[in-house]
Amino acid sequence: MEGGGKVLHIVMFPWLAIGHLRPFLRLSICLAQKGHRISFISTPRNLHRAVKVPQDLSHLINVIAFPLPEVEHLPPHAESSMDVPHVKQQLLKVAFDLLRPLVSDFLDNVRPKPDWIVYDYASHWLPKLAEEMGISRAFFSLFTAAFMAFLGSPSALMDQKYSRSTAADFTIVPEWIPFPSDMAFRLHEMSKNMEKDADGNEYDSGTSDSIRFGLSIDGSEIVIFRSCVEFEPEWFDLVRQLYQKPVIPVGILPVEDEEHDNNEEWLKIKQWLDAQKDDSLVYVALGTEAALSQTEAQELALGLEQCGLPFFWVLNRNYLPEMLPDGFQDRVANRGMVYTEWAPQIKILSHPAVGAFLTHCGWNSATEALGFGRVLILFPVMNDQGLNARLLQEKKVGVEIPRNEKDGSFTRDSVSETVRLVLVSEEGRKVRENARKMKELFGDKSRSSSYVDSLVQHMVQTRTR
Ligand SMILES: C[C@@H]1O[C@H](OP(=O)(O)OP(=O)(O)OC[C@H]2O[C@@H](n3ccc(=O)[nH]c3=O)[C@H](O)[C@@H]2O)[C@H](O)[C@H](O)[C@H]1O
Repeated sequence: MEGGGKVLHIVMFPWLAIGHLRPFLRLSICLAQKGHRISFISTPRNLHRAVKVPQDLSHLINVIAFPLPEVEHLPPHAESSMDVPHVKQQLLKVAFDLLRPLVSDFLDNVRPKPDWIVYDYASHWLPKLAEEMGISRAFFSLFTAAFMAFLGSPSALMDQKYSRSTAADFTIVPEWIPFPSDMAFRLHEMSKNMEKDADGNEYDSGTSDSIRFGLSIDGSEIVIFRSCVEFEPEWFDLVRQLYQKPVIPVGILPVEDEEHDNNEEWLKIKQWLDAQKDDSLVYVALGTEAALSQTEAQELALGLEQCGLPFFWVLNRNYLPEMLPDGFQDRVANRGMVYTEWAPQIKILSHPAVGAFLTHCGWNSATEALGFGRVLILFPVMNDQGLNARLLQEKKVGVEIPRNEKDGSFTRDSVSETVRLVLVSEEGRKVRENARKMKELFGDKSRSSSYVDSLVQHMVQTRTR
């Protein structure tokens, strides 16, 4: 038992996105493996599709299902960002806030009494609630220290003086970054985050994201980061100054990917991958929230065709057959696979045929790829992805596909040239070598375990003071 024998009861309360549920589950598994008890709260469908508790830990990890209240304009049964178009994801936050009485009641009555609650950026109301009940609070940032440093201190996030209201505001490197940096969004990356629907509706989440981030950080006793200090030391130094409280990295939390272990889907994919040469293939996937327009999907397809290299493309978010150019799949049949179901991503990234990963730069995907030393072709779409791309390019483990600053448009030529540069060209050798080296950092399970040990030590010390 790490932490000197005390068994902690830790409540985990992630935001309603698959890209959040997964790292919260990975941290829960790591903590349970060290003997601590977990109560994992989410909605029924999210628990069913994204929270698989390992059999040998089911006595320590208890899942709590709270149905999501109905909210006007939110499609029925929507429970995660992958269930709704980007513009309606703000409505999920309105529904999420309505979970407050259920969460409060649970924290008040569950036994043994929780020692800690680990929460996400969207539940800005939680830290105050937990403090009143004498429960310790940890904000779990699934984002990089670079992204969180860009957002700024809690006071900057909550102070009108610093508020960023237009997309252009987000293209400026903040004054509190003390060293030379290009850490800022491109205009098109922010326009995606602020898009309106066909009728020009911009749905309101009730409370802005900057207030949610500000209150969540401010109300915490510690901030946990799903990142490695060794990867972004300058950004960890900066967030420590900005937050003036303990900032504890837990690394990337690599756990065995049990999904698809032997099911026939994976075996079919594996058979196709086995037929490719080692390091010859570009794996293309854009996470669970980013959706391409038909024009974008066609241009990306023609770029993959033009580059002449083998590829495995996961196109499962809002996929429609007409998103692909006429005759495309016949023309690339001998070297290209378009996969439209939920893909066993970690298994695919672990396969020796994969040489590079064309990614939207979602932090789970980026770190999973670096855990296998895969070089990155950076293709950010929304959320924090633009800043993840800046960081990954600055650390020379990937190269960004050139896009029009304003509207984000790109060409099949820019896709083809960047894929070839990163995967096969002499010029791309250094970036391939850098990415390969990251395997020691992002894929090192013992390093991750020692990160979690220091988190546990801190959590136990706080509760036994
Ligand atoms: C923190 C935040 O989570 C969000 O997640 P999103 O789903 O977009 O992408 P990932 O973070 O890669 O997360 C996606 C996760 O789903 C897995 N997966 C996805 C599709 C599939 O077919 N099969 C899979 O196994 C993948 O392996 C990864 O673990 C936002 O983007 C944000 O930018 C990111 O930083």
